[in-house]
Amino acid sequence: MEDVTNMYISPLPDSPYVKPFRFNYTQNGKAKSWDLLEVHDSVAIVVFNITRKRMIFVKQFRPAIYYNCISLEDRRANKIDEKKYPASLGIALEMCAGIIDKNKSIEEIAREEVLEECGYEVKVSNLEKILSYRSGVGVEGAKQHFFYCEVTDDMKTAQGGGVDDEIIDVVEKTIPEIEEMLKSQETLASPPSCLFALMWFLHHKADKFRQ
Ligand SMILES: O=c1ccn([C@@H]2O[C@H](COP(=O)(O)OP(=O)(O)O[C@H]3O[C@H](CO)[C@@H](O)[C@H](O)[C@H]3O)[C@@H](O)[C@H]2O)c(=O)[nH]1
Repeated sequence: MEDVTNMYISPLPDSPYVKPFRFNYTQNGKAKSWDLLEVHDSVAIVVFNITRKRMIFVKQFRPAIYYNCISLEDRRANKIDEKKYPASLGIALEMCAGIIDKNKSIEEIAREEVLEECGYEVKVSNLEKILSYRSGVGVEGAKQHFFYCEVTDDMKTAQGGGVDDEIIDVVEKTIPEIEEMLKSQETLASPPSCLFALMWFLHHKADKFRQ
């Protein structure tokens, strides 16, 4: 996963993932604008293994995190100095998640992501819809639907790790390990949605799994 080389930055061609544009409007009689990104809505699933009482996370290289670890000056270089900035800086710990880019229900997309990324075969009826919220409100404001799903070892029918050219590690953490993580004084390489999901889990579900 950390074998990431030949990193450089280039102008954005027409992208299936992000569309940058300027949104113009008048507020209280004053003309304004805001520069935005159109992105897909998404699903995120908190997967908890009740056999071993462990939270299931996915770990993957996130270019956006990596890029933001590079100083403004070094970003302008033709090629990124991989000795100064090892790929490990960009490895994120997240909930299972995926973009909604298929004509399927959000539950079905969530079910598929749990299998593809984490290797657990769940039914749509195993998914508990928690709530939906807006992510990246400064530039995108896309919707993310958040689900909770309990799994058992018996439901692990595949290795997980993603599809196509995705490189994803499945990582497990105990409840005390999650609590420790949330006390960290370091900058966590996790999105706020993941941290919210962990707080939600600790508040609403964790007690019945504590020994
Ligand atoms: O510029 C891009 C963008 C995406 N991809 C591909 O598209 C896939 C999208 O993966 P998917 O698992 O569907 O979504 P994630 O990238 O994991 O992102 C989800 O998980 C994040 C939180 O963990 C959220 O912030 C996002 O909104 C949500 O879509 C990636 O794996 C890539 O293969 C690219 O190749 N290039």
